[in-house]
Amino acid sequence: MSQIHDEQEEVPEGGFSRRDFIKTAAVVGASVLAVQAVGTVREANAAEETKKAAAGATAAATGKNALKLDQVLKVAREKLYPRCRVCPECDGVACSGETPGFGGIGSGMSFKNNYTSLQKVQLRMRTFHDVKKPDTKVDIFGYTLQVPFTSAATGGTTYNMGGKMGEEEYVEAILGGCLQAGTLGWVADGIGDPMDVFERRLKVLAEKFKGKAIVTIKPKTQEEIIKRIRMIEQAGALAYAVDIDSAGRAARAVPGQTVEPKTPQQLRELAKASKLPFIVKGIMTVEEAVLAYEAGAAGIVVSNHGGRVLDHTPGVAEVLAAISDKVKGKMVIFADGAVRYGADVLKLAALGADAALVGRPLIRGAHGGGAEGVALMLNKMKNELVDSMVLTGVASASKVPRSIIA
Ligand SMILES: Cc1cc2nc3c(=O)[nH]c(=O)nc-3n(C[C@H](O)[C@H](O)[C@H](O)COP(=O)(O)O)c2cc1C
Repeated sequence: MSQIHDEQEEVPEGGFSRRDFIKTAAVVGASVLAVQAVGTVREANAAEETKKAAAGATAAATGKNALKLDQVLKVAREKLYPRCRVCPECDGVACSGETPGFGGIGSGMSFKNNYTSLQKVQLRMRTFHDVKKPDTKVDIFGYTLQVPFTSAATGGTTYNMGGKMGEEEYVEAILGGCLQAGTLGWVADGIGDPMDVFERRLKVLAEKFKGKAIVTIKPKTQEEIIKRIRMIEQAGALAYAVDIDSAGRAARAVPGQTVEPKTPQQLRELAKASKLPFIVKGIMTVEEAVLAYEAGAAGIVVSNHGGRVLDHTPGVAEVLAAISDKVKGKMVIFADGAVRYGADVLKLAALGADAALVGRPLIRGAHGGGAEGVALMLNKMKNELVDSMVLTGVASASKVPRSIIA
């Protein structure tokens, strides 16, 4: 028997790997839905479904009808396919390599590593204590969040999400849903977004939400970043961030859309550029967390950008504890990457995060039910978090001991 033949015999039954199976199943499932929704009837139905989903989401958020989550996900699937297949588990398998889109870059390993690394963190169940009503509140930059998680910064409604929502409508859904759920949203800055898209997002933030959000800026030239920091101040935002991990396209940046890695001196300049807290998003090593702190950052996001920028990075849950051990208490530590359940938030908190960011699930919430859909997702996670805190004996989300990890 040849070597090749031996290897072929290793392939699971039917010649399909698990990944192939899931990808195909997700495509077939979504295609059936897409076919069902063809034509003008589809548009009318989708609008009607969104309305129903939003109404359902409101009911669910108030505890009246928890089943409406299905409705929101159904509408999200119709609107987001093929960019997102709304898989039962959002683990980066079916969409691997789909950037732009929802996937992780290249092999998709960095996204999948976020998911699997969080799965590997296991919780020690403890029930002999008096924690019945845990406190989920945390204070971030003097602002009290009712839950230790916020939205992540996500943008590109056309090239990433398929164009069923406009950028302003999307920002309104994300920020509105976050505020309904007692937390904050982040405003994104896409790599190819012209200035007017950035301006329009800030207009929504200023006029509809009195600036209550954190705004990200791509790692453009210093001059371009500082110009945007002034606009963010004008909008009354709470903090500004640079997603430094978007610097990968430095070598092939097109004029006007330059992104670049930053030296510690340049980071210092950005931190000093405003009185608002400065956050560096995209830290994956202890050394860079320390450098960000020394440069004057008020916070970091431990993140690999949802696995979308560099193939084969570790998962966030693998690197977070070491980073937190070095800088906890000196600056705010956010962390993101495959946070899907309340228990995931608790795990990241035990590893040292002050708050988690939630990306892909809220894009689905926004498309499936607007602000109410986003709030529905967040409230579901809150309920799961509360249950997890009770079952691990954690009284406060601001003091989650590492010892709850098995
Ligand atoms: C469709 C999409 C668009 C994104 N756009 C941005 C962006 O413009 N700026 C940014 O800093 N991060 C962006 N991110 C990364 C998120 O902020 C976050 O790091 C990541 O989504 C977290 O992982 P999760 O989606 O698995 O929860 C984007 C992620 C996705 C999925």
